[in-house]
Amino acid sequence: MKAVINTLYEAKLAELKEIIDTDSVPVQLTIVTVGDDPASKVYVRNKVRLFEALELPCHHIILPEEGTTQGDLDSLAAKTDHPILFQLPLPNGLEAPDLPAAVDVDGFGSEALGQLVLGQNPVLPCTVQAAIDIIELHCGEFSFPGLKVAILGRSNIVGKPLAIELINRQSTISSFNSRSDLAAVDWNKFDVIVVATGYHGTLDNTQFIEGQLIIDVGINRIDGKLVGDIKHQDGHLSDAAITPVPGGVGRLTCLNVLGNAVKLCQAK
Ligand SMILES: Nc1nc2c(c(=O)[nH]1)N[C@@H](CN(C=O)c1ccc(C(=O)N[C@@H](CCC(=O)O)C(=O)O)cc1)CN2
Repeated sequence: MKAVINTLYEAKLAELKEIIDTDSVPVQLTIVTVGDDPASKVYVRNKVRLFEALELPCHHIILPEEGTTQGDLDSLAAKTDHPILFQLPLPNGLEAPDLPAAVDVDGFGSEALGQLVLGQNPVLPCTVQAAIDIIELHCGEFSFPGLKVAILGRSNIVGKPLAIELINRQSTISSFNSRSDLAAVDWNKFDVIVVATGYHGTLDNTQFIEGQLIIDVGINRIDGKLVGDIKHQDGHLSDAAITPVPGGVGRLTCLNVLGNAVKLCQAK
């Protein structure tokens, strides 16, 4: 599975470099963080480094948790005419501003989500794009119609938009959440299982079978180690293809921030 991710990453990066080099449109990004969530620091650093590596401007605005108001975030959003994102999670009481689609790199705002529901091909949320690309490369470009996909998790940033995108592609979706009886589910009937609950051990590798694609979206820190939502039982080698954590969906998510910024800057 690592090879699939590497192939995808390298091919996409090369494609983006080509667009950036040949297109005269300047690509830039602003990232806003509030407070000092340790995981967010790592994710934002990865995004900034990617832009720096390509000599593209990436402005990182760091606001203190104490004293930052919703009005501060809203006025930053209102002032920008180029791609911007508000790194999540934000401290309690603050929400990411509802960005216009033209500057919404994450695709989390109501305009971008409305376009997604209408199938108008907007930028997809970066993790959703990563899952779609992995399915496309692993199962084939024309595999989406009729593909049986289980999605665990109903977050606004992964579970819900992924379900909508897959419905647009005529896949057959089953959605599960914390109230679902996961123990009663026959997981073998799915072609693809996407686990995006944020809980390590939601499923484990003994529950999958040969031929299935398992996309682990989780990034959890347990005893200082980075693990996904899927528990890997010692001594059990699953024949299913399971995306690794780290070095899987998270790595592609980061690259898709660049991809979405390029798309938005091109469309200006
Ligand atoms: N505004 C947003 N906030 C958050 C999003 C998002 O898409 N937009 N998603 C997640 C975090 N995320 C994106 O920001 C993200 C997650 C993981 C990575 C990444 O590089 N992961 C590496 C390992 C990193 C590590 O060492 O910890 C990997 O999986 O290999 C980048 C971005 C929540 N917030």
